Amino acid sequence: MKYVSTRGSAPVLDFEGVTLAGLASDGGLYVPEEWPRFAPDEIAAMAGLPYAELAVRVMAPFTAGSLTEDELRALCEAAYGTFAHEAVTPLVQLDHRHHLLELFHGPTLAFKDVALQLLGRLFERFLSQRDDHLTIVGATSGDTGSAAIDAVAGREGVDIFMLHPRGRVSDVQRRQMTTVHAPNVHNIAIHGSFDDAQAVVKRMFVDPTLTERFRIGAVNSINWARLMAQVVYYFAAALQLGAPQRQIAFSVPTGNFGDVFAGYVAARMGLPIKRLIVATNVNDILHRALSSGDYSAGEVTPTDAPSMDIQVSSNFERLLFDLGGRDGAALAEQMRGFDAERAMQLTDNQREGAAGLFASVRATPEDTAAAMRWAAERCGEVLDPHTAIGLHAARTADLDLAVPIVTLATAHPAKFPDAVERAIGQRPDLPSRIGNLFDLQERYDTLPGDYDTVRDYVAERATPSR
Ligand SMILES: Cc1ncc(COP(=O)(O)O)c(C=O)c1O
Ligand SMILES: N[C@@H](CCOP(=O)(O)O)C(=O)O
Repeated sequence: MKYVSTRGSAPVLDFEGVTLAGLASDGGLYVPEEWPRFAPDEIAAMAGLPYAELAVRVMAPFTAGSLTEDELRALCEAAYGTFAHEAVTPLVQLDHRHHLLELFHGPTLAFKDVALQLLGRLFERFLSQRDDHLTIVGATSGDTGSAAIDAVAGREGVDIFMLHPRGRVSDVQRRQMTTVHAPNVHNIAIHGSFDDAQAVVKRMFVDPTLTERFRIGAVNSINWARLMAQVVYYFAAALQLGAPQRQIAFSVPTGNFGDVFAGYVAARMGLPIKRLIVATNVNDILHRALSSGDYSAGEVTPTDAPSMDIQVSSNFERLLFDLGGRDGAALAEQMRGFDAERAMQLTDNQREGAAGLFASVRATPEDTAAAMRWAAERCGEVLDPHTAIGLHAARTADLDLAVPIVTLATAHPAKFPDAVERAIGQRPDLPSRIGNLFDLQERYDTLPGDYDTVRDYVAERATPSR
């Protein structure tokens, strides 16, 4: 499979190339040159497969030319062998219509593990073939950071520099990152929001003072391999609920638009998805964009769902590219406008294209707490606040009643014990496999959010490319 940049001028790369590149050199994001498509009988034949084998079937078209199916299978079996549940992403029924897809059974208790356990292994494989070194720079609002660190800590040929917004992630999330003391792990708390951290990280990919000395890599969902691995669980859930004969809707708690874009990819590949519900908190740029075409970033408001406290959603660019006729030059112009103004209007094509598949709902803190109470009192399920935003959206979206809705349960409630306790009066315990994070010493540096300081910090500590 070949990959092109959404901004049209970066080199076309193969799967190995995009995995190691992260962001494209023109500042765009890589997408497959075309969407592979499964016929209904090919989808039906995937029913009942173990998760790792399903992953091979779904991802093989994307990795073709860079990995054989047997190589991909070995990586998937190792990655999904780290999960604490045999089903990897089990589906739980809430009522006659609503289901939860539990994506938090990996090592760090959030959906990020599904992709990052694979991505860590892909890095190791491709780098050892090339005998090269990768300097990973990443930004996190709480979950990507710990999942990425778990995936690469102590691995040969990789350093990771992870930026989190100081004071704006939960204590559990921060400790999951900062108590890992492997020499290749560098945690940085920056003053500012996740958006500030993400802007610094994206700039590093197009800064020749770094790219000429270091091979800069990404673990955020700007890396195509992240999204590719997330497509698989849409297939897993839909197959269990009767796909390809039956249509399914998904409600996706959304921040950087990565997880829900993976659902869009699943739909483009032939999975019968009736609706993708984009669920936001009060940081609602995506809800405004989808409901009125207004994509303008306001200030970030800290909430009880900190991982979704995002106002600039990287992967929205991938959707706009696909819906706008894949015109890289036009999209580059549109994104330049957004970078200058922090605001833009969607074109008619983009709005109409999105309306066919997407719906959106904005949840207030009260809506979120009410969804947590409903799940606890009526269904016996303790939800984290991000999942609760998804469930609120699923229960209030205007959809055909015959269509089952799967809400993506993106994090374990124990990552946000204070918010859960405030909502339902019950404090969730961390699973014992996590150990007691609160007994371990934390290690991280605090930096201002300005680009030059962070760049110099990375340049002084990173290992040059060979
Ligand atoms: C728990 C949780 N839910 C939802 C999201 C939003 O996912 P995305 O950024 O892919 O839209 C995140 C962060 O990405 C998260 O950590
Ligand atoms: N919510 C994320 C933010 C980064 O998103 P990503 O999917 O692009 O890595 C987090 O928890 O770090």
